[in-house]
Amino acid sequence: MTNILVTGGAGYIGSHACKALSKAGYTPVTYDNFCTGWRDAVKFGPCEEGDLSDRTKLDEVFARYQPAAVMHFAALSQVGESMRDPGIYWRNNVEGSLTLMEAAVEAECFDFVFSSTCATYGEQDNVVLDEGSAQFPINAYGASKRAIEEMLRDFEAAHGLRHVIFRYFNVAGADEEGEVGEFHQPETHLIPLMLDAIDGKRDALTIFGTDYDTPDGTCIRDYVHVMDLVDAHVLGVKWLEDGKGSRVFNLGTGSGFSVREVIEESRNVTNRTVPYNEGPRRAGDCTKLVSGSRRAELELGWQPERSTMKRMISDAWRWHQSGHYDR
Ligand SMILES: NC(=O)c1ccc[n+]([C@@H]2O[C@H](COP(=O)([O-])OP(=O)(O)OC[C@H]3O[C@@H](n4cnc5c(N)ncnc54)[C@H](O)[C@@H]3O)[C@@H](O)[C@H]2O)c1
Ligand SMILES: O=c1ccn([C@@H]2O[C@H](COP(=O)(O)OP(=O)(O)O[C@H]3O[C@H](CO)[C@H](O)[C@H](O)[C@H]3O)[C@@H](O)[C@H]2O)c(=O)[nH]1
Repeated sequence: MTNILVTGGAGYIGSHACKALSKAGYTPVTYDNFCTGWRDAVKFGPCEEGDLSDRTKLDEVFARYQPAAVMHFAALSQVGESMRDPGIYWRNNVEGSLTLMEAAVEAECFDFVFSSTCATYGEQDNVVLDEGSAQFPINAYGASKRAIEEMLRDFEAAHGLRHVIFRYFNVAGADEEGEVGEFHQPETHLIPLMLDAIDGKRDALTIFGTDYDTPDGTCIRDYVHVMDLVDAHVLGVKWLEDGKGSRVFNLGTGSGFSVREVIEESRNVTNRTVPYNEGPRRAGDCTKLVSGSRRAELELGWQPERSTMKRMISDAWRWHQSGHYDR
């Protein structure tokens, strides 16, 4: 079995990636400090507790498992927090990734798959966001991810660290088999917050801004199902295994949904009222982030077939209603 080192494997996307890797015949080795992850989400392979900044521990883990590739999910990823406290984003995300890359190169593990984000594009009205678009992040989270992308390019030039960078749009949904799902503490993402409000687990949802320059005044995002997203990562590992060169891929569907449209679809799926009120804008939010690229489909053969809004909300709702969610 081929080992893949999965940093952040105890988190939302990382745990789904471990499942997909295991189904594809790999052994996912989770490396996580559990700052936002969950021990009971590590179900599909060995677990190593450690921090990205702990070079000694990383060296031990690389030596023990000799992974063929790294899948790097571990990061802090809250836009609002990154505006209030940018230092922890530069330290955890950028410095942590630097330590990880140095350990990978030292261990001669030269294939690296990285979780980046559409937040690196920032506010670019009326621009089709493809992989060649300029990157002007407007929050420290996006800036930290852009910096890691730049480090990867330098590490390839100097040390041969080949990489696939995935710039995700908004990830949603849950494993359709219910083994893993989304659980952030605190939760900041629209869909789980809304399902909590519907279920009476928290107060009404607040719409962050109704005066954006969009048809209904609320922000527009491109949502992608987490299981489709992690399928792309398995294809990314195979891409590198096949000796193909470093590449950047957007992972989105190209369809944008406003906050009000997501609320409406949730009402349809759950057949319940969505309690919400209207509030001011949230610092760091872009008006519209929608992918304008089909590169992942054309070159990787990626098919985001589960990524309809109905399916994402249904799968998230099933996870919400399962006992697993109430940790
Ligand atoms: N959720 C989204 O919509 C979205 C969109 C774009 C990009 N991303 C990126 O995808 C990745 C995963 O996101 P997620 O939603 O699963 O987040 P998450 O918080 O659920 O998972 C992150 C995991 O990384 C671990 N971690 C963080 N810092 C660490 C460190 N220094 N050392 C070891 N482990 C550490 C956490 O404990 C957690 O298990 C992140 O890099 C995020 O920036 C997420
Ligand atoms: O209570 C809420 C929560 C969210 N929103 C709105 O819903 C949309 C989606 O917000 P999320 O917080 O769910 O996600 P973001 O768009 O902020 O996503 C950003 O953060 C993610 C990581 O958490 C990813 O990195 C992603 O690429 C990046 O754009 C935004 O317009 C936001 O303003 C609300 O109106 N009310």
